[in-house]
Amino acid sequence: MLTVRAPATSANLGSGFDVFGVALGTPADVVRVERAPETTISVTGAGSQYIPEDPKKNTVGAVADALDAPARIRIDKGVRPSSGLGSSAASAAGAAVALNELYDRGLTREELVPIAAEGEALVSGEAHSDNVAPSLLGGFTVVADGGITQVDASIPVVACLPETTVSTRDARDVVPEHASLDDVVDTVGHAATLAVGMTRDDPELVGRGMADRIVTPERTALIEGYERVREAALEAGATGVTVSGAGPGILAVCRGSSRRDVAAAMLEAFDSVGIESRAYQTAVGEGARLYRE
Ligand SMILES: Nc1ncnc2c1ncn2[C@@H]1O[C@H](COP(=O)(O)OP(=O)(O)O)[C@@H](O)[C@H]1O
Ligand SMILES: N[C@@H](CCOP(=O)(O)O)C(=O)O
Repeated sequence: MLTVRAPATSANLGSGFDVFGVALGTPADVVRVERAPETTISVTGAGSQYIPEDPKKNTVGAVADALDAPARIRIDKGVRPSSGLGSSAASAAGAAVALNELYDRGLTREELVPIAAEGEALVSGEAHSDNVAPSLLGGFTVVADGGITQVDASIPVVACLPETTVSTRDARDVVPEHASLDDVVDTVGHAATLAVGMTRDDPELVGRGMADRIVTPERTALIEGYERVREAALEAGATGVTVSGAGPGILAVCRGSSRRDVAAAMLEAFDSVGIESRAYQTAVGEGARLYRE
């Protein structure tokens, strides 16, 4: 049996819609695989009651098909689905690494990205790779024109997840089809600032570079309490705040020393609007890790 721990991810980072993503230290999915004549899937853990075990509907089934690698697959969910932390992608990335090894396919992590993205196409309607790339490669990833650039980074963050859900498919429907040149110029400037910040492990630049006035405002409207949580996090010392993935999770970039205060402020702000939430105090971290048992 092979076991893979595949991390949660936070995509977009505001200014990098469908392009930027980071792997997070916690939480993570654990995917176990054994060879079998046909693919079967069982799911336990966070939100497992909402995740189909039918291989035609689960992201790992799409990966097993794409690799022609039938297996008994067990998923222990650490990443809650539809919360904006790349839950469907974590399972897909974990399965891609595990099945590639189990069937000796010899593909590199980069080559596994489009395979894991097949799972994303199944659930969100589009094979966007900005979650599977960091879950497979770790660190900060830039997916552009089918190519991927990766850099290891060490940036402290808090990911705060309200007890509400937003499906990525629904959140993609509110993305505007057009943007003004002014807004595009503004977004490019912020995205470039963020990328430089990642190469320097600089939370000030990364936080500042997350600002985006094209996609994020449309998405925040779907998240009850967003403005209050954002303000609370900034007051507590966050250097930038944005929607994590398609939401409703909210990502705050922090200086290491402020993570605890930022997490407490975000939890309290959600609580003040009657919404329970959970905060992960974590950092940009490594990609999927393979274990043999
Ligand atoms: N292995 C899986 N893990 C999580 N969600 C899955 C999986 N397979 C299928 N899904 C479905 O994908 C949807 C969640 O995906 P999505 O809306 O993109 O949110 P997330 O950001 O959590 O991936 C849910 O409808 C869930 O049932
Ligand atoms: N770029 C995608 C990312 C979706 O991330 P998820 O964690 O919410 O699945 C988008 O913004 O639609």
